Amino acid sequence: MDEGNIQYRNHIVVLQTQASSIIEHISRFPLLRMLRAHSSNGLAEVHTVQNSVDCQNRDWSFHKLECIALKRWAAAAPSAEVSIPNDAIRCLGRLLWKRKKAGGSSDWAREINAMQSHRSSMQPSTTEFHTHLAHSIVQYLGLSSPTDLAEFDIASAADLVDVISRFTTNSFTLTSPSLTPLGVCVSPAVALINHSCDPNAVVVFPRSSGSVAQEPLMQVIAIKPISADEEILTSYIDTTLPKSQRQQFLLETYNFTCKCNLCENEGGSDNVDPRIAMWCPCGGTSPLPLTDTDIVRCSKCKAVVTSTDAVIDAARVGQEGLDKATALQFRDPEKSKQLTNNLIPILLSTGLTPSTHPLLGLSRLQQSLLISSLPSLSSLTSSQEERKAAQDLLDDAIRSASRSVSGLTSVLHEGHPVRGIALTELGKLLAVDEPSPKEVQQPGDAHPHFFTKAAPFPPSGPPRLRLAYTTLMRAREELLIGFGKSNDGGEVGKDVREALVAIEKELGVWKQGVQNVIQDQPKPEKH
Ligand SMILES: C[S@@+](CC[C@H](N)C(=O)[O-])C[C@H]1O[C@@H](n2cnc3c(N)ncnc32)[C@H](O)[C@@H]1O
Repeated sequence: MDEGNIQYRNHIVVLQTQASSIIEHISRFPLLRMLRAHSSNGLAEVHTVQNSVDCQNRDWSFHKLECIALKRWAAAAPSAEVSIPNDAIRCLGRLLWKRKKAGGSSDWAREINAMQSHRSSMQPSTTEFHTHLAHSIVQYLGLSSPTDLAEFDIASAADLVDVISRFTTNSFTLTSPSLTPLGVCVSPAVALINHSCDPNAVVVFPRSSGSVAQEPLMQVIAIKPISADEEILTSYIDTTLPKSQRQQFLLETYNFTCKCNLCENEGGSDNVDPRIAMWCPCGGTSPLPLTDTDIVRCSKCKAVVTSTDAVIDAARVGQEGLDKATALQFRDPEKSKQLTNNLIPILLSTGLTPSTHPLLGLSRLQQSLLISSLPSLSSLTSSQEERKAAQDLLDDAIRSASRSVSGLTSVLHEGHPVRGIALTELGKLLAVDEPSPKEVQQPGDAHPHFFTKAAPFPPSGPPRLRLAYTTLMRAREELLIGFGKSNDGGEVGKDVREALVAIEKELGVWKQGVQNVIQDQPKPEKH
């Protein structure tokens, strides 16, 4: 199977329909953007709508139960911040109502019960989390005693823990076609796939909402060639993280120690993992010296890294800052942005490469916060100062996006959907009309290594648009792999194709304009 081809297509079947393959799903924006599901021609699909009465009607048997449970939860909530239950509680609620309706011996229940549970071998931290989830679900369903669970065909606390463990071990993040998390879903068929930190396939939802035919479907897509006898492997976690964090997360949530190639070969003698790398003055890289006792050397010149304490401090401060900035990103975006703005220069000056954690995480967060704070061009007045400030913000966002692209391309395989989306964001930022184009350019500090190092970054005028074009061309190639060739690279792939056509036209107009100017120049006199 070639990369970019669909290995397995799971039609998302919903609560009310056939039991052969199942998706339970829940939206993260319960009051504004409700995710519903419906069936068409035996295939069921999920789509995003706003306040759709039709949708509410189709989902009514579960919606009415959910509506009562949400109100009950909100009434008992100690503060407004926790007045909506999290995705896991809401999805578990739907799973249990479905279990009650379908019956414990139905095909639907058999498929769910066949999913792996880790009830008897959980980590202590997981047991604590599951106990908390069990209490929450009992409260959400409005049950007064554990015996009330019998109506859901759950005979004991152990049965409930099984349901919860199956859910946490086998659920997927439901995303938009541009990878924005929307909620959580369960598919027993796709959940059969095991994990690798260097996967050969990905789970994506390449289509967007809109017409029924264009609704999102969960798809498993090969991002590398896979031979007939090779196991299909996806990643359950963020593989840009270093091994220690990946292993901790996999153990706590999925109860296993990963022995994939990436985990087994990390830190081989001449093999610097780009997730934990720092520059050597010779241009080579060395691993981060993450403990006092480590002696680390540059893989190229073999020089010993001496700035151990400074690096350990910077990595620690960077991690704490990333955790804090992530927690604040929606509640206080300005403060979150300020944190990323303060920390990134510290980590860069310590010598961390753009792919190194936590610099890569901070760059990605900073990029999304900068993009959210960009003013729309139409809202700008003709004030020079205002336009200059908007230009600076846009250029900062481009530098941040290019640092993210540079980091992501070092750690993720070509065609990984996250790479395709990151290149798209960078290309689109470069294609935005400049509010105040620069006449004289200053050398930039953070150009990605695949652009010419000596050139100012970001460029202005036609070179900027040409760079937008080449970046979007590259994005499209990667989107065709990560979101599937037969999907035309998904919604984002189609969008990029249209953007490329528009830029081609604009560049053509520019070229024609320059030719006209040249033709209008007085010809040099012949002697
Ligand atoms: C989504 S399920 C995958 C399907 C599961 N292996 C089965 O047979 O039902 C996730 C669970 O599979 C196991 N698993 C997945 N990938 C693994 C790996 N690379 N090494 C060891 N166990 C793995 C773990 O127990 C994990 O909690």
